[in-house]
Amino acid sequence: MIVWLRRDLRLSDNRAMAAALSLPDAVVYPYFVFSPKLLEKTSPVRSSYLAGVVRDLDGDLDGRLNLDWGDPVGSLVSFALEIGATKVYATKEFSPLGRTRDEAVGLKLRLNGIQFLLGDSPYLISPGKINRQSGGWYKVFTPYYRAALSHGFELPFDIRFDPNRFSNRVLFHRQAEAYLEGSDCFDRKRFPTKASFVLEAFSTFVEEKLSHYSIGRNSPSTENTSVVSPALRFGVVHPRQLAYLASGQEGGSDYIRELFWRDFYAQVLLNNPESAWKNLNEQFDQLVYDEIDEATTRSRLQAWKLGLTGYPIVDAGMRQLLATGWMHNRSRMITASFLIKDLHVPWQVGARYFMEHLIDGDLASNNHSWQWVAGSGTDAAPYFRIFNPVLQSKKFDPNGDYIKTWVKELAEIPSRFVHDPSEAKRLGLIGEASYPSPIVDHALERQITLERYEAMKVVTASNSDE
Ligand SMILES: Cc1cc2nc3c(=O)[nH]c(=O)nc-3n(C[C@H](O)[C@H](O)[C@H](O)COP(=O)(O)OP(=O)(O)OC[C@H]3O[C@@H](n4cnc5c(N)ncnc54)[C@H](O)[C@@H]3O)c2cc1C
Repeated sequence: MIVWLRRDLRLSDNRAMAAALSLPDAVVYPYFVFSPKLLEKTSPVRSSYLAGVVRDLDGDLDGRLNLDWGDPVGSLVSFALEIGATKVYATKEFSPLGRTRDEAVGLKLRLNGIQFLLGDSPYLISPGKINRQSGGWYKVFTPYYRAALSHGFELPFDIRFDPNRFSNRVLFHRQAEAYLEGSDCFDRKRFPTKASFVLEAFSTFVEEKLSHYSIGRNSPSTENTSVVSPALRFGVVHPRQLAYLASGQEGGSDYIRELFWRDFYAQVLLNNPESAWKNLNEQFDQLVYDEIDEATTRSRLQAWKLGLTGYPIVDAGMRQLLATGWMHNRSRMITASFLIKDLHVPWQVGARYFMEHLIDGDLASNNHSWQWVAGSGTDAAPYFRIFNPVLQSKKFDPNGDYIKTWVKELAEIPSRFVHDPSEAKRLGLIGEASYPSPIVDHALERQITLERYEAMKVVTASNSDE
């Protein structure tokens, strides 16, 4: 039989593996297939991270991982037929693409007399399990979270499978081999790909940082978050393992709450797959954005992408993304708000750009976080919340350490000028041309956004009267 690994690239607390190995005299082949079509859509940093994860997983399996290359449906079925497998085990997928693929695989396997057995999920609680008592799914986080807590989640299995329990490798596709040999384009120390290193780093986080997580997590300069999102993205660790290590510790419940945001967005996407790229709240279809092909919008968008907006906190976030493939959560919120509400660009444009650059890019978390900022998604707060980039900067990066790390032009100026360098320019502390002037006036753009929201309400109201 086969264990087909996808977003569960680990040996510990892997329930698909456990199910396959539980059968008496089980001959189990672990299998991973690179899909070139999917790789094309994946950011270079994310696919490089994935290659590192697969390489380390193969190492943990003592070189027993069967590595394939091609369309997963055809490739997996051919492999199953070749080795005479009667069963294929896998962790259940919940993304629209994953579910469609699994339906096709399941059908083809069944046609060949092979069972396809799906179980568990990459989440604390599988999407779809928590529903409102009155029926239907949760569209707002807090009640979802309360229901999830009272439902509870399982403890992780306390075993790491011995690689000797798996059969020797019989397949190593030439292209997969070549792909694994490619060089890394991410920081391996910051984003470890080996499960034991991820868990070790997480234990250090629990020991040293968890107790001040609830406040520290908001500050991009203090590095007070777990930076475990890339590992979660590919299942190098399961969130159960993290929740287990965090629970009972000071700050643990705040941390677990954040893990539930990940679960929450996965269940929103499961229940409304179209919301990956469409407004969850259709009222927002009426909102007017600037014309994306218009020259001014295009050049502003380009400035946002490159971190040249003249708003230091925005630029720091965007440059951190370009340099590392990762961005702090607070900066993700500020940069997203700036694109949508200061530059009047639709959230989908920003979400796509993030997916092209994030090492942890995940459709549910990314696109629903973007919708959260846009106000068109699951946010229970008023949709007209608009982040002021200078105030956010003063509040969450008071000494400007984060800005100075990523915006080198401002590294030497006194911290009091760093949030708004115009005064430093006037005083000649930095040259006029060394750092861009703000590409827009926040106060003005905020007003425009508020007017457009107001108009949207009017249009919707008059439409609903018809
Ligand atoms: C515009 C925008 C886009 C985002 N895109 C992604 C994305 O593509 N992939 C992704 O994993 N997260 C995304 N997030 C959520 C969040 O920014 C990252 O999960 C977090 O910054 C990862 O860093 P960490 O592991 O140090 O987080 P920690 O604070 O240590 O949190 C631990 C884990 O909890 C989960 N988590 C925390 N906050 C959130 C959140 N707001 N939404 C969902 N899960 C959360 C993540 O899995 C995270 O790894 C996005 C947020 C915004 C505002």
